[in-house]
Amino acid sequence: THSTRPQRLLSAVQKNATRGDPSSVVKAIDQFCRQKEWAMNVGDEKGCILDLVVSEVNPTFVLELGTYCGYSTVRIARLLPPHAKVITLEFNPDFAAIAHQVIAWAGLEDKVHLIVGASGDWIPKMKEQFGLNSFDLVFLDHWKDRYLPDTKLMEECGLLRQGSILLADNVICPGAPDYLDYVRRSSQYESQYFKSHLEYTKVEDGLEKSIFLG
Ligand SMILES: Cc1cc(-c2n[nH]c(CCNC(=O)c3cc(-c4ccc(F)cc4)cc(O)c3O)n2)ccn1
Ligand SMILES: [Mg+2]
Repeated sequence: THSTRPQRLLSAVQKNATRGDPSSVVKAIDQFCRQKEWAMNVGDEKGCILDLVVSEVNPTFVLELGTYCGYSTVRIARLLPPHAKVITLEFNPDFAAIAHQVIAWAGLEDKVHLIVGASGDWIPKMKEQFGLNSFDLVFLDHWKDRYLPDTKLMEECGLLRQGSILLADNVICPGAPDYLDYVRRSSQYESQYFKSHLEYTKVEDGLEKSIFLG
């Protein structure tokens, strides 16, 4: 029976990381992806930029679109204050099953709510499901052609408040050109590009940070 790459990534975490130590989980995944198999985690280089933004925003409510194996979920949740929460959406149930175990190994299950489903279906249900008004930080890391429609959907659902931060991965590779154009042109956003590289490679990529001005 053949294992999947997410399963092999989880095994590497269980072998090399210390239970309850989120930084050792992050390190184990980056080591696996650099030395063994590439995987679509935000990675260590862009991950440091993510850490900076999370620390600066110090969010109470975070929405992550695109969990994959939970690498960025762990990166974000490890920096949050005690009662803060990350709600993370994963479309693929097999990825979600792995992410759940990675997040548990890091000891962060109390800060994370993992949902299996599509962003377009779940964004309209966020307020009623979680009793929240708005997100302080949204990390867009899901299907690249959903960045723009989902941003408009979050605006329509009143999930963004003055000062909410959108941080988008992969705006160059694979790319989200319509999203970039929108947040850079719109008078409702103040945007900034953080040049970096596609995880574990020398290919250019970057993160776009956009402040919703309301
Ligand atoms: C609709 C909806 C969708 C989701 C959802 N859940 N999980 C995801 C994962 C999406 N991520 C990517 O596809 C991705 C790809 C690359 C990549 C791949 C191949 C290359 F050659 C180069 C780069 C690199 C990355 O950094 C990525 O993030 N989406 C969740 C909810 N609702
Ligand atoms: Mg990504």
